[in-house]
Amino acid sequence: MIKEIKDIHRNFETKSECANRLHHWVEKNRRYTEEGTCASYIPALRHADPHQLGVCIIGHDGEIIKGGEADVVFTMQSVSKVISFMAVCLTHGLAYVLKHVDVEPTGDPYNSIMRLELKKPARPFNPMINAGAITVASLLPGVTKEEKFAGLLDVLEMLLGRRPSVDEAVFFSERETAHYNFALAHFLKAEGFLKCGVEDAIDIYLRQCAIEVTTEDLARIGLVLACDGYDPLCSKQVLPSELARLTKAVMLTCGMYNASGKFAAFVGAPSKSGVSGGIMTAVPPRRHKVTPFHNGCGIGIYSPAIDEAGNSAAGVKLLQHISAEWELSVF
Ligand SMILES: NC(=O)CC[C@H](N)C(=O)O
Repeated sequence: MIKEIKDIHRNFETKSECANRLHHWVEKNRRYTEEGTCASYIPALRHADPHQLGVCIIGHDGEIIKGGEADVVFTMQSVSKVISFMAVCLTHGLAYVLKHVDVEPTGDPYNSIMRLELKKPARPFNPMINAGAITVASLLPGVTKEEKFAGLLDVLEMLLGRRPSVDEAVFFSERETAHYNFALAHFLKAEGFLKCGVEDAIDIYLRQCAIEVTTEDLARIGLVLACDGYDPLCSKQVLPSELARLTKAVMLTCGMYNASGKFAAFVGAPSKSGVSGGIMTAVPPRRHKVTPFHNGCGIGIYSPAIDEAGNSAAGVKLLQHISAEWELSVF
């Protein structure tokens, strides 16, 4: 009986009720910001406000709700790996890309070099870890680093309807301290996986990490992926559906690094995080459920205090909460 009443209630949850609930959940989960710290190895990220937590959800019909500090501008960091992966697949086709990077989870930290040496050939395990993303950056269309970066921005522009800017301060600040990334790039170059010079590959990769977005931008991209490459907001298929589906599989298995298993178990939606505290989530439609956003939605999260795996501490908790309440898990 109680369940039935709950179900009826859900069916009639209005947009403002959803927004109120979201606001409440943000405030409830804000305490988890205490369980993380802002990434300090990129000096410019150290100055973020660790107590911030913002979320934006965009549904299939374009309904949009926000909670907390949803309009803060932050850098994409590793969320950009999803875009560069799709850009190289669009350019070269999947078969060629798979020769350079696999789609297998590692269970290792995102910047680990270990497996490149353990397995021959040293093909990076997936495009969501740094080794894979640096390789992917080198595969972007064009010859010069400027052309390659423009190739990535083209895809982002197609998804967002605008060409995003780069936070030059974050880019230069990370470049100063990018020793692990340079080490990875040199190793990959020696093994024949980089399709451009080491300096250029790092330049492109770090520049893509410094692209500026808001939670709304991440929610928009998440929504397109949720709809298998169809953008319901402009009624257009912007990505091939096979590519969108494959990308979601890679996000689900590798997108939260060595916390991807737990994330799949407790949130259950394809997502990609970045060390600036962003998370982009694609929630596919539910066939037999009438819950808010049962037609699918994109979710963008921002909360800069990150946990040991490099994922937004409160962001993961908030997603877990939303997923449980509105049954967003794909499983
Ligand atoms: N997990 C991340 O967001 C890592 C991105 C960061 N720019 C790095 O390469 O270290």
